[in-house]
Amino acid sequence: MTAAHPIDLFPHTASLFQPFLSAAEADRLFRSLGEHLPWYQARLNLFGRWHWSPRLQCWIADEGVAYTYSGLTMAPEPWPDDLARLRDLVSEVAGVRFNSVLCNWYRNGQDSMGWHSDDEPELGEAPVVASVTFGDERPFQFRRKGERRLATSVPLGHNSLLVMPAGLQGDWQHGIPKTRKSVGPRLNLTFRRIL
Ligand SMILES: O=C(O)CCC(=O)C(=O)O
Ligand SMILES: [Fe+2]
Repeated sequence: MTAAHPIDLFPHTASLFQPFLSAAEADRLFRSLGEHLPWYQARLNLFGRWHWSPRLQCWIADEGVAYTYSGLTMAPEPWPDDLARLRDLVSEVAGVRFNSVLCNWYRNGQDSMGWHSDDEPELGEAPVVASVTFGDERPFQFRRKGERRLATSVPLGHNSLLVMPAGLQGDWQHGIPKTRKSVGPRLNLTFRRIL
């Protein structure tokens, strides 16, 4: 693992580690998680209309942990061995015992994630969130809460780990925009601790 590269999101500093794992391990995880995780495309209700979520996802957590996301309470899937090992490593780096992970699969440039903060009540007051990416790079954009202006964009590419410290979610939103560029699949794992 390389030294942390600081990302200034005043008054917070996020840490980017890239490369995070060995190249062989990152390639292996990308292939095996892409193939074996129980991916599905969620239906979301936005202002009274149903839409397909613009990406595939799945949610994995310790037994007994429940999570509400976009108005849906999800039952967790169990941890595959390789993902449990990755969780333990990410937990060690971030200094938090993560008990769940939201997995996102962006099939191409038309898949995206809208502006949001990871601030669901079940994450507690000031959650640490750690995000591992495999596959094609996409810009991870930040803007201050209450502002529309884009502040910073962090390229999150293959074999990267971004640690967002406690408090950051209270001040900042993030998202992954659609792009007309030709981009292949990208897998993102957002580790969280549900209280
Ligand atoms: O794909 C990403 O890098 C972002 C995912 C994300 O923000 C989330 O799952 O909450
Ligand atoms: Fe997020």
